[in-house]
Amino acid sequence: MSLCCCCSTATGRGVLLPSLLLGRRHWTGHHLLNLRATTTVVSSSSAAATSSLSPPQQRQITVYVDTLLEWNQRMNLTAVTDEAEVMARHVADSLAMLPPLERVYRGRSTSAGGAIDGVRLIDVGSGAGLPGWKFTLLESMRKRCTFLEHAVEAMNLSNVDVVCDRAEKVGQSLDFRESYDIVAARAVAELKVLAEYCIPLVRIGGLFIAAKGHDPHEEVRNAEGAIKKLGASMLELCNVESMGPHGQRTAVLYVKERATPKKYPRLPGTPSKAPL
Ligand SMILES: C[S@@+](CC[C@H](N)C(=O)[O-])C[C@H]1O[C@@H](n2cnc3c(N)ncnc32)[C@H](O)[C@@H]1O
Repeated sequence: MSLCCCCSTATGRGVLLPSLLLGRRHWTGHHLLNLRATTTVVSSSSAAATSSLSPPQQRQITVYVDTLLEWNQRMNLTAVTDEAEVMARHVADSLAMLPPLERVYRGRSTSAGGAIDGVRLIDVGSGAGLPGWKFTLLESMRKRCTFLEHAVEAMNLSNVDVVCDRAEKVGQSLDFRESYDIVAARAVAELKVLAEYCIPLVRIGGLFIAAKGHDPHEEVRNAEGAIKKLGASMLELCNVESMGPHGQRTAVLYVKERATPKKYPRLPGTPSKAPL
């Protein structure tokens, strides 16, 4: 296990915004590395987190946050009800995970000199769409899927699918199993449970990234057995500086080395009741 301390999302550095907010068909080096904002359309308290984004991307964030807050009055999507707090707690936290993911994915990708165009990513337990990285949003609650579908349409995104189902079921479907380059999840379950939701979906050689808090070391240790059984191994624990109120967060990155045994994921509910 190595610890990386070079993944700060300092203002002015290029970042990849979650695809739900971006509406891009593919990630490209240009858009990953050369995004620079010239105007500020988000509230000043959140400006730092999004200052490296283009004006259209910032507008998409605004649409997303407006839609989230409006729908949140009718359904329980997030406990956060203030625009500046949504930006700080959710958007900034999600953005913070992107530099290490980009760096590690590029470093491991051998095709096209590390190009990540057309990469397939699934976000497990999308909730209200955070972090919403490319391109399949998997969420088990119908009402949250209805919100996600609406937000995707409101933001005019053509590259995001919403799948309303449980990860345990999707992980056993041939349409999804071992077919994603990257599987991402934030605030869904403890790591050893999350691993059973996510690793079956990763193609061999692909990545699993879990967005965790400032000190996930014990959780990471407790998940070691599960990770091995599922066919993956740890790549990095990467500290990231979020501009949200919690400050430093951790991106936990794994690579899938072998096919996941067919018995995983187990039936819906079993991973959380009897973690590996
Ligand atoms: C606390 S929310 C986090 C949402 C979002 N990722 C975020 O960071 O704000 C966790 C979401 O995961 C979903 N979820 C939990 N277990 C799941 C499973 N087994 N399959 C699919 N979605 C699941 C829940 O319905 C919930 O919307």
